[in-house]
Amino acid sequence: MSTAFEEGHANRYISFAGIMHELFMSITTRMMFRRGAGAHNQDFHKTMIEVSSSDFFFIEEFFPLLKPLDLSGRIKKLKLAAEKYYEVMESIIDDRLKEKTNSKSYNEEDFLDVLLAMSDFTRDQLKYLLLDIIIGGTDTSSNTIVWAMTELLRHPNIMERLQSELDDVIGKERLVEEADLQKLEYLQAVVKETLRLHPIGVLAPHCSMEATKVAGYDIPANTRVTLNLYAIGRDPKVWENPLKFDPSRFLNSPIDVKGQHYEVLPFGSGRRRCPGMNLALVSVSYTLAQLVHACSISLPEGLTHLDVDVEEKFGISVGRRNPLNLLITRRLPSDVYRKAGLNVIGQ
Ligand code: HEM
Repeated sequence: MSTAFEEGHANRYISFAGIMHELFMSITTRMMFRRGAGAHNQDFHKTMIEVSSSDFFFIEEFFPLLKPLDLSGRIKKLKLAAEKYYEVMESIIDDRLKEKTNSKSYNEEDFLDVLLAMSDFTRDQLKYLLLDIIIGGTDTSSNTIVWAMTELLRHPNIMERLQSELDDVIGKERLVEEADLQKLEYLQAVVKETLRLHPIGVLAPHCSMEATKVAGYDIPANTRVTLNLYAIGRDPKVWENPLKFDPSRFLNSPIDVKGQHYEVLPFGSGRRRCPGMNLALVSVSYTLAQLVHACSISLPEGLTHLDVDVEEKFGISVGRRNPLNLLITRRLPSDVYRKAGLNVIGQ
């Protein structure tokens, strides 16, 4: 928030997707390695952007004979990014092992400590597991916030209703706290509606372990079965006016996004459902609440809500195709931020 305010104070627009990506990369790597990616941060960040922005679907996946030809050159690109990731990760693991032999101790364990204590993981397994969580936890959450903000900017009446809820429940004398989230019904509805209309993992590929029947179709064992989560949330047989962003459809509705209601499955369902779902729901709702409550957010001069587009860029997760540059300034009295330990410049 401090960075955004600094830029806003200087009347500079920030790339909203960029700042959200950095925030969630930092949250995820702090959970994994305690101090973010530490000294490796620059390299790490660049490498992760390369890995996570790589294309997800390769024609070669469906025609394996084409693999050695790598017609698009994308396999080579992905392999290079993966090699760089493994190199950076090797040095992070080495540093941690050195710290351990030097008996440097910290009060709190991070995910890497826990994994290293489970001696049955190989180095490669450690690297794959950490990669899975960094990719799973970063762009998914940051892109969800970017889509929520996109829809709020496109619908000033919805933004206003959310802001009023936040002002009524929190007031203007303090920032939102995690404990407030359960009282913010409309905020929860905005997050659910964002996940319905913009599920970040569009397709969830699975494999049948045994022969089964689904909706009258025979599915042999070992068949690739891909769920189209995007189409499920926009099904006109289930959702009235499915393309309309309307959070109120989730108010007083028993339908939730946690995998029990097949009308909307942004995190998948069952045993392979997203393991980060609860963390994601809290961190996305909390970040969005802070942004809408504590920040004044404006589009570049001359643009109105009608100019905000929803063009998508498909990758491992689906983000905006076009940049969303915003001017972010303080919305609350400056001592509110100071009390919360935020560095704010200007009055
Ligand atoms: C709004 C944010 C998020 C969304 C929409 C999302 C969505 C999904 C989806 C659709 C899947 C595939 C489920 C399936 O195959 O049926 C998945 C898997 C996964 N997610 Fe998330 N996710 C989010 C945040 C997170 C976070 C914060 C983490 C971890 C910190 C995470 C870690 C993972 C992992 C490790 C998998 C793979 C699980 C497996 O292969 O069994 N995700 N996520």
